[in-house]
Amino acid sequence: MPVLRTTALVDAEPETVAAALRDRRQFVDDPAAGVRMRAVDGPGLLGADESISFHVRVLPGVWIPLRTVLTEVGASGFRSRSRPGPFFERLEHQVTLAPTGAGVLVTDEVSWTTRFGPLGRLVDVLIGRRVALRVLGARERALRDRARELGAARRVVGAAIVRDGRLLTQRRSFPVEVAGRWELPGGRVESGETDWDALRRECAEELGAEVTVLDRVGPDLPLPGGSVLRLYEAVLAEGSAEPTAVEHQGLRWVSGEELDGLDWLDADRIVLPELHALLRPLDSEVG
Ligand SMILES: Nc1nc2c([nH]c(=O)n2[C@H]2C[C@H](O)[C@@H](COP(=O)(O)OP(=O)(O)OP(=O)(O)O)O2)c(=O)[nH]1
Repeated sequence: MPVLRTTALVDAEPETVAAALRDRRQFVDDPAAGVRMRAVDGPGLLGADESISFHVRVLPGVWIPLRTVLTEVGASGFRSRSRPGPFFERLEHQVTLAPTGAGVLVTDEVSWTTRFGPLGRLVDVLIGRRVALRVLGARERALRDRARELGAARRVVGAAIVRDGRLLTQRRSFPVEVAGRWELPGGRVESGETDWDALRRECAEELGAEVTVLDRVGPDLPLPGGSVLRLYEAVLAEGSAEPTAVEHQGLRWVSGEELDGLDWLDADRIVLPELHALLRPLDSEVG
């Protein structure tokens, strides 16, 4: 069974590379490289069970279609499996992200089995591997470009404030297109502010509360207008006032069971697995 492994170092934060990897906008046409990838339509990042369609040029003028489904998605990469095609019996792809001091090491591993016995294997040696390398090269360029764009984008920050196993959520009151939908406290990072400054300011303005900001949560989340939403775990600071809805229609502390049932803004829906993980008691994660 042929296996191909390539590595690349991408100079961006791990959460930004994780976002670029799953970003539907990364799946651009690159006809010059003989690759056309298209993620099924929808907002933001791809999640588990979603699919990507490819057309890959195997010989001059000869393109073959491939459809691949993401079987696992997480902070450290994803796995996908392609539907059997005219040439492949099985095709699997695993991408692993590993932060290093010099950027994020992206390792791609593709393994496949061909049809047509020895003839298929010969064609594979002559053509298949070169095609696979070309596809991975195109993906790597797209990943770098998108990671650079996302890293430079205007930022919105959101706070996942957890208390007693519940997450603080807010119901937007404006603009009309999103009024009534749920989000996390936060807002735009103003120039000269750090993410932490912006989160503390937004929580004071929106909730009348003081928060302590902790670790990042989930990948960066591209928003329709070109900015990026970055989430952080947070707790109410000691002595803080009880949060109230200053600008929103209402607040709710939701349990893990209630989380999926809220009408979340689209971007937030992508990180529901990570939000669930924050609400799980620590001891259930051990072992
Ligand atoms: N605060 C927040 N904004 C979110 C979330 N999810 C999401 O898509 N957004 C989007 C909605 C908006 O397009 C943008 C942030 O807008 P905002 O209205 O909260 O920001 P802001 O307080 O700085 O608002 P403004 O000054 O532009 O009026 O991010 C979320 O969970 N929290």
